[in-house]
Formats: sequence, structure tokens, C-alpha cells
Amino acid sequence: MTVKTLQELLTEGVSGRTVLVRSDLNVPLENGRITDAGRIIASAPTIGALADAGARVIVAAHLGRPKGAADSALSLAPVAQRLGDELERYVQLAGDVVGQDAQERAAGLTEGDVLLLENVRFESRETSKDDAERQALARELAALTGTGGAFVSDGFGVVHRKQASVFDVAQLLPNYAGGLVATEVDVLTQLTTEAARPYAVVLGGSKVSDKLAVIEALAPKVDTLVIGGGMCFTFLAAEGLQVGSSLLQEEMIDTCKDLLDRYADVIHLPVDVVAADSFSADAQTQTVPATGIPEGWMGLDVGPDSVSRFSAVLRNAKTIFWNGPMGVFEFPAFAAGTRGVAESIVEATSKGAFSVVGGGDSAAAVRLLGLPEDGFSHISTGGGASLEYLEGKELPGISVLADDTASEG
Ligand SMILES: Nc1ncnc2c1ncn2[C@@H]1O[C@H](COP(=O)(O)OP(=O)(O)OP(=O)(O)O)[C@@H](O)[C@H]1O
Ligand SMILES: O=C(O)[C@H](O)COP(=O)(O)O
Repeated sequence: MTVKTLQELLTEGVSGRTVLVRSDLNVPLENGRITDAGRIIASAPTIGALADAGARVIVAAHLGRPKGAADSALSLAPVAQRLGDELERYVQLAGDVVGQDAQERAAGLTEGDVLLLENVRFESRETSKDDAERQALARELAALTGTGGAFVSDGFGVVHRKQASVFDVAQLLPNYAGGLVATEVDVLTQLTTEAARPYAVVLGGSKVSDKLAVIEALAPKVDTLVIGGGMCFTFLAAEGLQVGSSLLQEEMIDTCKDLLDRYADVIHLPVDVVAADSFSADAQTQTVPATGIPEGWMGLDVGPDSVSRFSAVLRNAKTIFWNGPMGVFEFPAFAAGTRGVAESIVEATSKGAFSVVGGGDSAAAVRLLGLPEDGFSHISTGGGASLEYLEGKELPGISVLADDTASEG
């Protein structure tokens, strides 16, 4: 498998060529303001290196999940501005994805210019299940690069999606792995091939259904699997406990029961929870044992005893992968579990452990809670993508890079 790197493209020379870069600039927004620019900051070096080398750079990216039509609330305008600040150069924003404005702007680019296309998911063909529809959009994206064009895949957070700007376009242009994708793959490979023991995985977040496959894949390979966040209540219910009105995926209870039977020694669940009488920042709260969540109350964070137990294991781990917050960290009253677990991971890292944070929300939690980013060995830009990589699934946006027919043609 030959995957060409950004460095190889730069060595070939990009001056005067148009390079299409797929980045993951899907950042959280609140009232149109970016609350965490991590993905923009991580994407800037590849775009900057190409622009500095004289390429005409066109960036394709998505924001949120628009329904295949323009939606002003999901415009990339704030992202273009922030990316420009990061690159210290003007980033133009096209008014569409492959329409007249994008075409005219692409044709007018000069060396070192950066053009961000409007949210690529405003085009319904981007996410279409119909190969022909996606390929048609991919042809229009590739056409923006004109003669001598190239494609750089740098949106690690989206490489698990078989979408036009991630997968199909890579088959139409000489393709290269961007610096961010290369780094992410290198780091995650260390977790799958040479993890030092004890190896602990911490999973939280809200959807147990999304993470069951990764639990199934990782449980036999790790020493400890800590489960917190909204997903722990389906496991607690599988142990026969009452979980009040906590998040519960009833259809998953049997599967969780089966996992608990098979991996009883590996899986660690909370022993206490911070319960609330409503899902709000100023709810009434009480800390209760996991065996005694009152009717009508919902667990919104793991409790202090759970944090102590989780921390005792995590402090001694040599490899740690963490995906998903332990509680509703966005509300200060329910942030202590996430903070406590994160601090133990930082402590383990300072003693030599290799730690990776994967997941948009977990990475945002690290920054929003003011934890030191350099306290972790690596903060991945990919949530679903890093989980699917660890599950051993094929990632379309990576495997397509091995198909270098376009580069040889
Ligand atoms: N006990 C809980 N009840 C309800 N929601 C919770 C609970 N604990 C955590 N959450 C919510 O889970 C959300 C994060 O879940 P998610 O599974 O999306 O995390 P992630 O994998 O880090 O993110 P991403 O999928 O964006 O990469 C947060 O918004 C948090 O508030
Ligand atoms: O936020 C993410 O995990 C990536 O940007 C992918 O977004 P998606 O889950 O909407 O495809």
C-alpha cells in the first residue's frame, strides 16, 4: 500500500497548482460563535504549508449535519474568519460548494491564496448513498482544481465517512495524506500494536449504541474499561439497578448484560452518581449510590467515590485511551467527574503513560475545563473516526488513499 504524504507533494512542487484539501473544521458553535477552535488549529498547518509553498489552496469542509441544503446557521463564515486568523492570511469563503461562485473564485486564485468552499453538506450529493450522485459531486469538486490538481486528505475526524469530498474525490485526483491524518494514524497505531500494560480505556458520552462495538472490540484487549457518562446507566440497568429517569437505551440492556457477564473483571462502572431533578444547569442535585437513584431523578455525573476508584486504576495505567465525558460537563454542577478522571489521566501521563483523548466532546471538555492540553500525549481530532480505527474497521477516507491509480495515470 503506497500512501503518498504531504511532504512528497511539497517535494514534487505545488507552485502554481491548485490543491483541494479536505479538512474537518466541524467545530462547536454557540449563537454563531466558535466555542472550541481545536479542529481549526489542528488543520491549519497542512493548509498553511501548501499556501506557503505557492499552491492555490481550496479547502472543502462540513459543519454540522445540514439536510443537504443551504442553512445559514451552518455557514462556514465564522470558520473562514478563524482559519484566516490562524493562518495569518486572508481566507475567502465561496458562497456555494461547486456552483458559479466557487468556480469563479477557484479560477481567480493566485499562488498562496486560500479559498474555503461553503459547507460541503449543503450539497445533498455529499452524503448520498447513491455512488453515482456522490461521484458526480466529486467530479465537480475535482474540476475546481483545473490542470495539475491534487487532493490532500486531512480531515481525520471525517475519514470514517464514505462521502464525496472524503472518498470519491480521492479517486479522481492524485491523492496524498495530509500531516494531520498521518499524525493521527501514527498515534492510534501505537494503541493497537504496541500498547504498554496496564492498558485502560475510559468511555463516556451519551450514546451506548454508538460505542458498543468498540467495547466489544476493546474489552478482550485491555486491562480496564471504565464506563461513565450517559451510557453507564444502560449498564447499571443491566445489573438490575433502578436508574430513575437517567439516559437509558432499553433495547441495549441485554447486550450490556452479556458484556458484563463476559468481561466482569475488566469493566468498571460508577458506584455513585450525581443525580438531578431536571436536565438543567441549576437543577436540584444529590449524590446517591448507584444502587439508589431515586425515581424521577437522573444521573448527570459520576460521583466522588466513583472518581476515586477510577482514578486509582488510571493513575497506574501505562496506556490510556479516553473517549466521552463522564457527565454533562457543559453544566458546572456536573463537570467534576470529567475533571477528576481527566486529572488522573494527566497524572498518569506525567509518570510516563501514553495517553490519547479521542472525541470532539472529550477534547472540548479538556479545553473548556481549563485542563492542560500538553498533559495528554495526544488529543485526537476524531471522535467516531478514532473509535472506528480502534475497532479495526476500514476507514474509507484512509483506505482510498492506497488506491493511487489517479496519481499514476
Ligand atoms: N449522564 C449523562 N446524561 C446525559 N448526557 C450526558 C451524560 N454524561 C455525558 N453526557 C453528554 O454526552 C455528550 C457527549 O457525548 P458523545 O458520545 O458525543 O462524546 P464524544 O464521543 O466525546 O463526542 P464526538 O462524538 O463529538 O466525538 C456531552 O454533550 C455530555 O453532556
Ligand atoms: O464531529 C465529527 O465527529 C466529525 O466532524 C464527523 O461528523 P459527522 O459525525 O457528522 O459525520
